[in-house]
Formats: sequence, structure tokens, C-alpha cells
Amino acid sequence: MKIAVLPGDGIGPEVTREAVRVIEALGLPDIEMKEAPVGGAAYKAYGHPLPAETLEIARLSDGILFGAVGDPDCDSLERHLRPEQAILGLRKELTLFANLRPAKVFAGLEGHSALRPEVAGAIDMVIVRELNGDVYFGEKGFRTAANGDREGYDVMSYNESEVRRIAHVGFRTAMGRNKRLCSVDKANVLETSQLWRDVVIEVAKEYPEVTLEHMYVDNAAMQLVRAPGKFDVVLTGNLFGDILSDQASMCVGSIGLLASASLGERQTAHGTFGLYEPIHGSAPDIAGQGLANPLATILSAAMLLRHSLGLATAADRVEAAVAKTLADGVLGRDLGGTAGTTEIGDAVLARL
Ligand SMILES: NC(=O)C1=CN([C@@H]2O[C@H](COP(=O)(O)OP(=O)(O)OC[C@H]3O[C@@H](n4cnc5c(N)ncnc54)[C@H](O)[C@@H]3O)[C@@H](O)[C@H]2O)C=CC1
Ligand SMILES: CC(C)CC(=O)C(=O)O
Ligand SMILES: [Mg+2]
Repeated sequence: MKIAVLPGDGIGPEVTREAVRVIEALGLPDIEMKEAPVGGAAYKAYGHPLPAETLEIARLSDGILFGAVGDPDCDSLERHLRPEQAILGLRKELTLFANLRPAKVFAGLEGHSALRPEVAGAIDMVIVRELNGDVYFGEKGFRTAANGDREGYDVMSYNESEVRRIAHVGFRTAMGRNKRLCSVDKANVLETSQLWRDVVIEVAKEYPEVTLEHMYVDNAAMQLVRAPGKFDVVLTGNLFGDILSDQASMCVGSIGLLASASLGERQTAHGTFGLYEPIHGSAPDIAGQGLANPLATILSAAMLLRHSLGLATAADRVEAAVAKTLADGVLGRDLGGTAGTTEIGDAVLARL
């Protein structure tokens, strides 16, 4: 079973290292990990954020463990050469359209949420975010307006096939949980969202057991803070899901805790091909200091074991070790503690 390891930039290599150590410590037979450059690191070494060789290693793997990309040195490069294009490119090239971002409060961490403990304690949701469409992939550019002003534009669009396939993922996810789906859009203003809503309503007919609710994204942002425990599965587009999941992370306690799986339809001999990454970025402000919380990446590795390698027991072991680490009070600075990246990794290893 092949895992492509793409550490990337900033804290990406630091958190990925800990996740790799955890996978190695499981002592699983037949696991082969192959590392490849991506992001700003790849641009600096090879002139492109997603070199063809890296894409090929990713394509030939059963699952990809991804750190993060983004480097302030590269922020003025032409858009197609910027590090972020690597993750967007991987998602698009490999048709990884379904991004699952579970957000659940760990036992003992209720008091570390940005919300009141009794509000935070009820959080147990999955955000299902579409990943291959929306304003991130529309036509974009700069132009001159009639009055001579400089103007930037990014076209937002979804076609019905794109909405339908992610809606099915949302409903199937809800069927495996508490059968409640909240579809988040901005249909009061955007035609893209009106189509989204219409298609979600059509797909809902195939899942009569699921209770479907629609919510405008501005209200959803508010409800996520007011009563996050009311959400079960949140289904939404690329942009809204990006924003709401960072917000959900602070409801849980830290962006350093939220893992994700990006899945498509391709099946391998062992499971569903996918890419696994923490929801956070390369955090240049703390990079290279050993301060990053690696738990989101370690939990992403657990998702890889479960979804792409069919190793549910190993995934359970990793998740239990992470929960125990937190319950034992091994906390990084993001959670008000003092443990560094390696120390947190060591603590998980000791509890496997
Ligand atoms: N999937 C990816 O590779 C992503 C890449 N990015 C890129 O990352 C770069 C930085 O973006 P930001 O907006 O600053 O978002 P960020 O998620 O990298 O950081 C936001 C804040 O959270 C903190 N933080 C993030 N991860 C942490 C962790 N594991 N432990 C402790 N603290 C953590 C950072 O120190 C920072 O204060 C940019 O170049 C951006 O484009 C951003 C999000 C996702
Ligand atoms: C580079 C961004 C599109 C990545 C991001 O913020 C995310 O996927 O959460
Ligand atoms: Mg994001």
C-alpha cells in the first residue's frame, strides 16, 4: 500500500513528520511511504509548485498525506506559480471533489473552546465541502473598467452535476450519522446558490430518511457560534466550506485539531483514493519554531488509514491515542499549553 507524503511549506514539514512517525510506529505490513516536493518548496527547487513527478507519485499512491502549502516569498508570483496552486491542482487533477471535515469536541477540551464549555461540549458535526468548483476555479483576472479603474474578477459557478455528486456525499454522510443535513448557501442573492439549492432538493428525494434544512451562509456563521451542537452534517460549496470550517475549528478549540479527507470516486484495492490534510495552512508566523500542533495532521493520517487503506482498527488506535494525549493535558500553545510539535508527537506515540 502506497502513501504519497507531500509535506510542503512552513509548518507543513513539521506536522507531517509527526504523522509519518505515527504511521511508522503502528508497524503495519506493506506500507510504503514516498515523499515528494510540493508548494513553494517545489517552486524554489523545480520552478513549479506541483511538478509533474509529484503529481505522478500522488496519482500512483493509494492515499496522499499532505502538510500545507504557502510561502510569503511567493505571494507576488504570477497566480499559476503560487504554492496554493499545488493543493488546488491536486484536488482538481485527481477529481477529489468531496472534502470531509469532522469537527467534534474532545473529552476534557470543552473549556478550551472559544465558546462557553456547555455550548462547545455539544459539537459533533461533519462539514462536507465541495472542492472542485465554485469561485476558486472560475475565470479570473484583472481588467480596466469603463471609468479607468482597475478591476479584479473571479467567476462563481456550479453546474448541476457538480452539485449532485457532492449532495449525494452529504446525504450518504448524514445516513451514516444522525440523518440531519443542513445545506448552506446564499440563494437569496446568488444564482449559483439557487441552482445549488434546487439540486439538493432533487437529490433529497432519494434519501427520505434524512431531514434536510437550508440555511444562508451568514446565518450559518452565526448559528455555528450560537448553537453548534444543532448541526449534524453541513453540506456546502468550496468557498463557504473553507470559511466555515476554520470557524468550526475554533469552536472545537484550535485549528491545529481539525483533520480532513478529500475524496473522489476512484476505488483502489484497499479503499477510496484520497488526499488527507489538516484544514490549516502553512502558518508562516510560527514555522520553524517547533510550535505547531501536529494533531490535525495525525488525525488526517488516521482518516487515510480508514478511508484509503481499509485499516479501520489502526485508524481507531491513532484516534484513541490522540484523544488520550489531549485528555492527559498534553496541549500545545494553540490550546494554552506548552508542549511543542515533537513533544505532542511523542505523547501520541507513547499512547498508541
Ligand atoms: N491547504 C493548504 O495548504 C492551505 C494553505 N494556506 C496557506 O497558508 C499560508 C498561511 O495562511 P493563514 O491565513 O495564515 O492560515 P494558517 O491556517 O496557516 O494560520 C492561521 C493561524 O493559525 C495558526 N495555526 C495554523 N495551524 C496551526 C497549528 N497546527 N498549530 C498551531 N497554530 C496553527 C497560525 O499560526 C496562524 O496564526 C498562506 O500562504 C495560505 O494561502 C492556507 C490554508 C490552507
Ligand atoms: C489554498 C486554499 C484554497 C486552501 C484552504 O484554505 C483550504 O482548503 O482550507
Ligand atoms: Mg482554508
